[in-house]
Amino acid sequence: MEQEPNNNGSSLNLSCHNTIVEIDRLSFLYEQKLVIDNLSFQVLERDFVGLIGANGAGKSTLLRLLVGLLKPTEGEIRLFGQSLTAFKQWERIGYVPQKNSFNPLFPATVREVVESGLYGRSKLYKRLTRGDQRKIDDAMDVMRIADLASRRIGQLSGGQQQRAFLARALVNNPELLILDEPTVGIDAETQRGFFQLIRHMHEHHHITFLMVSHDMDMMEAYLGKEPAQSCGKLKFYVKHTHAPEDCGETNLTHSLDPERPEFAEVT
Ligand SMILES: Nc1ncnc2c1ncn2[C@@H]1O[C@H](COP(=O)(O)OP(=O)(O)OP(=O)(O)O)[C@@H](O)[C@H]1O
Repeated sequence: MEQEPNNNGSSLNLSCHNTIVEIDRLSFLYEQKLVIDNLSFQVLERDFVGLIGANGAGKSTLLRLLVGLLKPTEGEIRLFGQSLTAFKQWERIGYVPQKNSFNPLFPATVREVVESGLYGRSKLYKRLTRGDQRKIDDAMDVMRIADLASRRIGQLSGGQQQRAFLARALVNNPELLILDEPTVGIDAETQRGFFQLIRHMHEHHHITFLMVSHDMDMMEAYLGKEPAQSCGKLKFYVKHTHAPEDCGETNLTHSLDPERPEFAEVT
């Protein structure tokens, strides 16, 4: 499939920022069904990429390919400069999949769900250090779920569960957050607060975002009306945080510490 020309240079790294995700001539078939067709795309450090497309366009499939849950039929994916097949630094990436509905009898508490984000893919449960406890507290504070810490995850509302899964994705202080429709099931007011928060995390911290959303209003307001690139029914809206001429800037922080003064602005 022919790709539309890129009008903002996102497939050409003209910036001093590193390429965090590199998708090179990627195709994917589910059995005989072609879902991703010859996609090439790059996400640079500190980009905010909004991925839009009709139901069934392949958005979730693309995210699942990026986090190694599916294998490309053709083409290559590189994360932080490393081929996905060799990539092991999963703590650098926070991923929140689309559906996280829990059986109400599932025994884990909110705190345990957030804590499980620390183990990455090792599945090795380790003794938590004080630093680990602090990371868990910070992630729960940021998502405003500290008061739910000892509740069973399966007994929370959909929106509360979603916030717990976001806290789980944040617990390692990731450089890249991959979110698949993170505000589904969240009420309008909490949604606005959430967008404010991720916008703040994007603008004031080093976090790079790749987010699927059907919320065109939010996407257009933050990322502009024109997609940077299209491939089939997938449309990529991109906001670069800094212009290449600002590359000398070094005063950004990469911390989710909610006690930092800038977090006070996010209500
Ligand atoms: N496990 C699967 N086996 C076979 N086909 C699948 C599987 N998962 C998804 N598909 C198909 O692949 C296509 C892309 O699905 P995907 O979930 O990536 O779409 P999407 O863009 O995320 O859609 P939505 O906006 O509805 O979440 C759809 O036609 C879907 O039916």
